[in-house]
Amino acid sequence: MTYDRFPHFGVLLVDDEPAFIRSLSLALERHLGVNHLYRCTDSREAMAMISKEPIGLVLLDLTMPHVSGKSLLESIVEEYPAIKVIVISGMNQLETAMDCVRKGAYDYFVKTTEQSRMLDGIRRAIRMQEVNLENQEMRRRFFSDQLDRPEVFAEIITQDKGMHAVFQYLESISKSSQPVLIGGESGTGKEAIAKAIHELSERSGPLVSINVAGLDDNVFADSLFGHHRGAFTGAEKSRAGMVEQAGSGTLFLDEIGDLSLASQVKLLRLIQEGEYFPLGADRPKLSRARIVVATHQNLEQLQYEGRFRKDLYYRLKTHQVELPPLRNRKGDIELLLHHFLNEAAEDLGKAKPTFPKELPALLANYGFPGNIRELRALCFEAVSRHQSKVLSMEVFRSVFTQAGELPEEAGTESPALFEQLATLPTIQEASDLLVNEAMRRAGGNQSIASRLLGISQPALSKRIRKSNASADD
Ligand SMILES: Nc1ncnc2c1ncn2[C@@H]1O[C@H](COP(=O)(O)OP(=O)(O)OP(=O)(O)O)[C@@H](O)[C@H]1O
Repeated sequence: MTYDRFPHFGVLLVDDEPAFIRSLSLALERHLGVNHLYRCTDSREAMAMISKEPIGLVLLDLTMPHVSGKSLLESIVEEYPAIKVIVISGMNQLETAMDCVRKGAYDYFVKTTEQSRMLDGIRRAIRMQEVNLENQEMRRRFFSDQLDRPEVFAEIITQDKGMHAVFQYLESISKSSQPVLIGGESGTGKEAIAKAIHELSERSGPLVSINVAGLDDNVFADSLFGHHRGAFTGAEKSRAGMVEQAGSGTLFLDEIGDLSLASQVKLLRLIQEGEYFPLGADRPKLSRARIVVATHQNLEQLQYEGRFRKDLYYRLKTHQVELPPLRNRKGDIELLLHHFLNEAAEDLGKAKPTFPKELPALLANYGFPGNIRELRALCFEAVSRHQSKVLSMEVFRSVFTQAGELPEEAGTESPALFEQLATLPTIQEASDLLVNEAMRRAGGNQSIASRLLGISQPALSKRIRKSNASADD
């Protein structure tokens, strides 16, 4: 099965004039990249074709021998309400058009309409239909917990519900031609998700990636769109850009929040029209690549500040996922520890070390600003330094210190801790509060709580006993 067909549902052209079907097919192919076409010149066969083929959109003539367009329209709307129908007729009568729309047609064009207007309408209908089918797919998946293609996500280690929901969503939009925006802090796995999106799409072209941060507009245009010979001084040969290299595959633009405003205009055109101009070209080229972008920045905020185009932002966020930071998926820490220690041991040719059982809980108290990349780096560093069977804790020590000083979500200076309090707690009360909080974070494990507090386990135990005794008095 090939997925290089666009759109992923079929477009059926029904008209008794073969010449009109030929010229419309050509325009659809050339200007919209539509190549998933079915043609029918005998209206008696149209319903049978619809029942056999995966049709999502019908472009329908009205005046035809045998079965009229109006009666076909009625049958399609009744039997296949999910299919969109655009009537393309020779009749330039408002009343006929109104009647078709009342009967359920999505749009109506007169054959003499300017071609670009008709193509814009067809493009709109394709987009709408894509969104409708994706919504249906999402509803279907909502009630199932299963992934259709778990192997695609095999390298993304997680048991987090939020990540699982992201995977399900990505499966439901896998065949869409619309862009995907991946958000999330640095190191949360955005690039790994872009690879999964590409794999899920089953497109035959490659995944071509570029980091657009810091590219000036000329370099951006040249990298993406390529140039013709002689387009600028030094352009001795024509060179294909990344859009062309991606072919029917995926173009992944990382750090999209850093794209200059001038380049944003060019990207918008590429997404909206599916067209681009190589430097020095006087005719646009058609792009078939799906666009996936990622950023650790808040695009909505950038858009308010005038640093990101609103129209581009809205086009990009047609499909959007936000990867949770590691501190919000603490259940993954132990899994990732095992995974990265294995990977590091294999890479460095060492035996996989075991780690103290309290290590995951201790790490769970750290904010991980560098997210999974940071945890991975810590594991590699620890394995490269370790000698004996049990992993050396030396590498993690700085993290524990910070975890103690900067409990998650914090980052506040100590005075802010007390700002809300009209009267300060006594030393004893503050100590009890700290002990309780440390025990809560350590899941009741005194040995972990004592490390969080920077005291020995017997000392903590003594404090707990003392606190309990005074509470009993
Ligand atoms: N869930 C995961 N399981 C295993 N490895 C992961 C996971 N998430 C991320 N990684 C690894 O962590 C590292 C960072 O991931 P990645 O480059 O995808 O992050 P990113 O969000 O794109 O970061 P940046 O915003 O800095 O580009 C990579 O080595 C990646 O393979």
